Amino acid sequence: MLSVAEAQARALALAPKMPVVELDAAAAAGRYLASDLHARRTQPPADLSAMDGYAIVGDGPWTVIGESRAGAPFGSALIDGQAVRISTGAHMPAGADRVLIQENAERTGDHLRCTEDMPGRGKHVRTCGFDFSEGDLVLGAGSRIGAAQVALAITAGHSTLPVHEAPLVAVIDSGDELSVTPEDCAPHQIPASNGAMLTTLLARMGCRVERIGPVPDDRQALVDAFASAERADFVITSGGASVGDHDLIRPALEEWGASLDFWKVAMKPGKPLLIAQRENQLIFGLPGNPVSSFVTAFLFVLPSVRAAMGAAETLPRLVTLKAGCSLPAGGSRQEFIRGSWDGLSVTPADSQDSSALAALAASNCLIARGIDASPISAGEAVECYLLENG
Ligand SMILES: Nc1nc2c(c(=O)[nH]1)N[C@H]1C(S)=C(S)[C@@H](COP(=O)(O)OP(=O)(O)OC[C@H]3O[C@@H](n4cnc5c(N)ncnc54)[C@H](O)[C@@H]3O)O[C@H]1N2
Ligand code: MOO
Repeated sequence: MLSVAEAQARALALAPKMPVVELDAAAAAGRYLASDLHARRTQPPADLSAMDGYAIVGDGPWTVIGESRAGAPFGSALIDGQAVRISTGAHMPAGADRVLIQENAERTGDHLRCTEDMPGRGKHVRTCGFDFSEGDLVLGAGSRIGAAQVALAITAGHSTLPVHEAPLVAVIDSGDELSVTPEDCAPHQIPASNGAMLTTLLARMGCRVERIGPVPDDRQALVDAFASAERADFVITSGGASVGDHDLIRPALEEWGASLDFWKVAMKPGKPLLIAQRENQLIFGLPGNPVSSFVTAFLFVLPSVRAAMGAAETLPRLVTLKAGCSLPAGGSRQEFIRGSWDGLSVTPADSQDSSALAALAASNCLIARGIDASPISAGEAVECYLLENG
């Protein structure tokens, strides 16, 4: 059985590489930069006022000889004893090196004096290029593009950004017991929830998702389902990954022409996870239990999708939190305990069954417990993954 780290390394190494496209900066939000981004301009492009008031030269009093507004700079240089009215973001006129804010000024006609302590040299002035200068590296390849990065790229002179295309992901529900209509679910059935759950996780990352199934527990039906996913970059199944007589994912994958990379990981939940490949397609066979599907998607599928999209940081980040209660020793598989973090400490959910959806939905983190980890007492540190869960 592979360790979680070994299986993650395989999931990242086998991720298909998506082609690069150029998107409008705002449309690139949620993607990852395909190459380093350098500034095409300097910001600020000149010394600017940071406040509304007066650009001044000398110790005062001053004569106000004009105005510098954002978008309409004052044209000439000031000499000692002169001031111009200035607004936030306006160019500092030549000769002026500080701003007297209007709250500290008294103006009578063109006559201006300071009513408080004099501003020091450079006060309330944003110097040319303090944010970045033309040619500076502003965002590295693999950076995630969010709202702040969109604004930075545009300010650096880029209306479009090179990003990797979002993968097409085929999500296949499989199992004879699955019903597509939750309102009309016979006693021998359960609603097919995994496909919708996985689609939610993938769509949040910008993937295009194609839903297939539910496919019955029939080898040929599964092979046909795989064949219909021929165009997908990733194929994700849930269910039928284990050892039962009706767990047909592995044989169906082989018949379709995919080759198994690994099956089974030393983790709980999620042990029967498998990965296979067919040409450039990467296939994840997730265990059917809903919590196992969620945890393996979080730890393997989403990182692999990030790798395909060119992310510099692919694996979820571990954070150290304080345990709200004692935790027993770890077992022979790495364990991912569903828990709640209230801002002070983290507490495991009551049910750790791998089908317990109510406990999963009430959780906002996974407590990661290593193989044979020592028991810990309340108040001690535990490593956790924070979940964007709801
Ligand atoms: N003898 C053994 N039995 C099992 C083992 C084992 O090692 N030896 N492993 C167990 C573990 S761990 C897991 S996890 C499950 C995984 O089994 P499968 O991946 O084969 O999943 P299924 O048997 O098809 O289904 C399990 C469970 O999940 C429900 N399910 C399946 N698909 C969906 C879906 N799309 N939406 C909602 N729920 C779904 C299904 O109805 C079952 O209740 O195997 C253990 N058994
Ligand atoms: O490992 Mo299974 O995923 O416990 O339910």
